Amino acid sequence: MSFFTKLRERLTRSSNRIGQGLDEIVAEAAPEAEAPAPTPAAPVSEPAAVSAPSAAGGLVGRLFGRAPERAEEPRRALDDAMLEELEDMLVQADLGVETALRVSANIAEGRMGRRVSSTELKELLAGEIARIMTPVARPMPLYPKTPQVVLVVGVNGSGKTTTIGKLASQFKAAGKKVVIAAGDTFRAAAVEQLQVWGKRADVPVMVAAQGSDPASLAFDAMTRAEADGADLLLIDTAGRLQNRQDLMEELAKIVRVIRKKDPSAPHNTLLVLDATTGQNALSQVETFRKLADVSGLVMTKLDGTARGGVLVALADRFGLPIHAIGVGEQIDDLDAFDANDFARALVGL
Ligand SMILES: Nc1nc2c(ncn2[C@@H]2O[C@H](COP(=O)(O)OP(=O)(O)OP(=O)(O)O)[C@@H](O)[C@H]2O)c(=O)[nH]1
Repeated sequence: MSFFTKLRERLTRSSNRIGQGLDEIVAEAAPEAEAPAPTPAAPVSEPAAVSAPSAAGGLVGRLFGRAPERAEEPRRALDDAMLEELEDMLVQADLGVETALRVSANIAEGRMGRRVSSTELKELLAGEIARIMTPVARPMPLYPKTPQVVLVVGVNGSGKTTTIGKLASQFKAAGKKVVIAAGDTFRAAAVEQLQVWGKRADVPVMVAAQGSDPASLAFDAMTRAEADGADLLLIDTAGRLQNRQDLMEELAKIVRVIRKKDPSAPHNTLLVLDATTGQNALSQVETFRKLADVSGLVMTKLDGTARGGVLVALADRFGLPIHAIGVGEQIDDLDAFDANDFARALVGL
């Protein structure tokens, strides 16, 4: 199954909200607007089949080579009321107020009074979303310098461990030599989970005694990655936001220590965000940008939520590269982010 097919299938909770939302907005006023002008009674002598509207796709339609009969899509004239409904629906779909307003205004520009169908609206919306997201759709850059150090940050439960596991196995499959460091040394469960992923991906996982210093583990992992001639070192980190000062110091110390070995490290700092948190993802970006030098985003759990629109808000607000998205728990449920595919899947096209 292509990732786009998977994306479209798994994004249905979000795309239902948006796609059905558009259908409903158009349908709401459509019957009235669509009501045909009263047809004058046909003279009895005239052959009824020709003047009856249903004949167009029937015998006459076939005779004149028209397309097979297909119900005409409902349309609604774009007015202020409809625009407001569109804005509300996009806010509900987690695009955030600012983005929802701008996207709606762009769709309406030059189209007020025009009668639009839901499919046209979906195409227009997908176009607007793709326009916002194209500049940020960038795969994680790979550098010639090895080991390339990738620090992975994010709140607990956002999907860091799973993302590291998926990335490790995908890079491994692409011929890269990978080492993982289980830097959240406080959480035994997180370490165990990384070990499971490491086994699955056949990638070594460096661990340390519970509660030991993550920076010292990072240093050892760096030494191991260098000795092994690894291409990539993926470092998991703690995500306890309850004590930001501690977390900031912990992350800063990890960075300081690995810079002793390579002043240009870390080469990437990936922030992993959980789509099910909706608008909360925006404040997580703000927080983690203060804690670490975030270079790119990965959004997980787009499969389990109707709040996938938040990725549009993130792209619009921060302009940070979106490297990958997760749509499930399996190894191949993570893929590079493609703006057009995402936009079309999100609106249900
Ligand atoms: N449905 C779905 N579940 C996911 C996805 N990514 C991760 N998960 C699940 O989310 C849960 C949390 O993921 P973890 O990778 O453990 O998250 P973490 O940030 O490492 O969290 P801690 O281990 O608590 O620090 C796990 O049950 C994962 O299987 C995804 O894209 N889709």
